[in-house]
Amino acid sequence: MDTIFAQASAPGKAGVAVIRVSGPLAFQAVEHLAGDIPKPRYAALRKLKTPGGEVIDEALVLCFAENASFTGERVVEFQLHGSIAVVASVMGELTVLKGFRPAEPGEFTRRALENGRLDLAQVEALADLIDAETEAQREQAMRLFSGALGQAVAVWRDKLIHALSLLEATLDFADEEVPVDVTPDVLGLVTTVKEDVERELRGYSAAERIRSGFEVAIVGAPNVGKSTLLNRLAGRQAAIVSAVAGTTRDVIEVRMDIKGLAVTFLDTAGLRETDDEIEAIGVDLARRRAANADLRVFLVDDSVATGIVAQPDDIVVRSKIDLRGGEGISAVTGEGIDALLSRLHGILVRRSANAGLVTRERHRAAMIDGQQRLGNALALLARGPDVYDQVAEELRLAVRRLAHVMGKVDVEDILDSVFNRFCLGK
Ligand SMILES: Nc1nc2c(c(=O)[nH]1)N(C=O)[C@@H](CNc1ccc(C(=O)N[C@@H](CCC(=O)O)C(=O)O)cc1)CN2
Ligand SMILES: Nc1nc2c(ncn2[C@@H]2O[C@H](COP(=O)(O)OP(=O)(O)OP(=O)(O)O)[C@@H](O)[C@H]2O)c(=O)[nH]1
Ligand SMILES: [Mg+2]
Repeated sequence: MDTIFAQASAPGKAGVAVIRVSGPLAFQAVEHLAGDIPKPRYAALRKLKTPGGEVIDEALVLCFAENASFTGERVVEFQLHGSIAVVASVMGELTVLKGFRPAEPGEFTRRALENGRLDLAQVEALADLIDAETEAQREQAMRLFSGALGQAVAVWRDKLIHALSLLEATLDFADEEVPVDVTPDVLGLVTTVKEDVERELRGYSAAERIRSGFEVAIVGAPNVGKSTLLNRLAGRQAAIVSAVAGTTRDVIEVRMDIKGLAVTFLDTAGLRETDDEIEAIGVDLARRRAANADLRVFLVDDSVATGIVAQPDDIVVRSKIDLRGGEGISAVTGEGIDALLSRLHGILVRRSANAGLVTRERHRAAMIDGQQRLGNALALLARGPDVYDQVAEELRLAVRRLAHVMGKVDVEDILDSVFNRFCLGK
């Protein structure tokens, strides 16, 4: 196993830069550069020197013992002055050490996974946490990082293994008198798990929206002020505004944090019938993107937009109220914009409400598979003890598919606990 190293902090100039080293030889790095190995988990101030005795930097050094670190290996951190030259010099010293090499992207976390310190869902959650830009994304990632999905899967697994053990007992007694009918207990266990899995699956689309952001399309007739509204929301000139109808042709996207939710606003071409070939392409694109968005804000003045149907929750709002008075917004004065955002936020929060633990297509695919196996098991169970062996097989497959969510594919491990749990002395 190589000892790996990388800059853990963002590249470039900074207050402090962190270089992390992990692997069996990690402590050699600190001995080589700092002259001794400070006590693990205590920050120590050290002068880091080249083999020739030249001082590279005065740094804080932090050592972690094997089995008591993020990766599970020996880890050393050098907390340096955040200078490009200092970082380059320390990296250079590490590169020449035998048994050391630069880490691949994600390799520290990969070692944490391989050493059983994180499961696959936690690794994904960690990636989401690092990508999180809004409060809802951070909360969702932290919930998963705490291992909540793994715990849920473990509970399901235990129940299914319990159901399996009941079936196995009956199968093992096949030639003798079966003491009790296990069908009601098995039915209860499998039904509970199936319902739990289904509930988690229902939260997928909300969780995925929180993770990738909601899309909100601004639509309406030409010249109603869509681009002006987008620029107002973005706080910058993201789109061209002009008094000429038909200015916007491409879809302009602006990503924003709306009170903790990630939202991408789409400014679109004004909807109308047109002979202008390029504008027509823009109108077509606008219709398609608007139809696929999570929500549409219809801006209306006196003109009527053609060709797009409002869906439930869509917002219709009057524009240019500085000219026309009444309810609505003015993208020029800013009136009504906060109210519009609050309304939008309320709708998206409601749609986020049932977000659960299933945040990725990978989880979803494994769980749908597992849930189908459970459905098969229930259908077979209704046919009685003659097909208990087939019920058991479906349950085993369900357990295996659910375990995939955590990145565990070891079937032996599952079968072992099936057989250990229910010892019949046979
Ligand atoms: N400087 C620094 N800050 C950091 C990290 C890091 O690696 N270095 N982290 C990472 O990227 C996160 C913290 N995560 C960590 C997770 C586990 C252990 C660790 O040593 N675990 C041991 C001991 C646990 C204990 O004493 O309570 C263990 O789990 O056995 C350290 C950091 C965020 N901040
Ligand atoms: N007084 C006033 N003028 C506005 C307002 N919003 C937009 N306008 C003006 O209306 C004209 C059209 O604005 P745009 O934002 O380009 O309209 P659009 O809906 O994007 O138009 P297309 O891209 O052609 O579909 C410009 O002259 C804007 O300055 C508003 O709230 N008040
Ligand atoms: Mg426009």
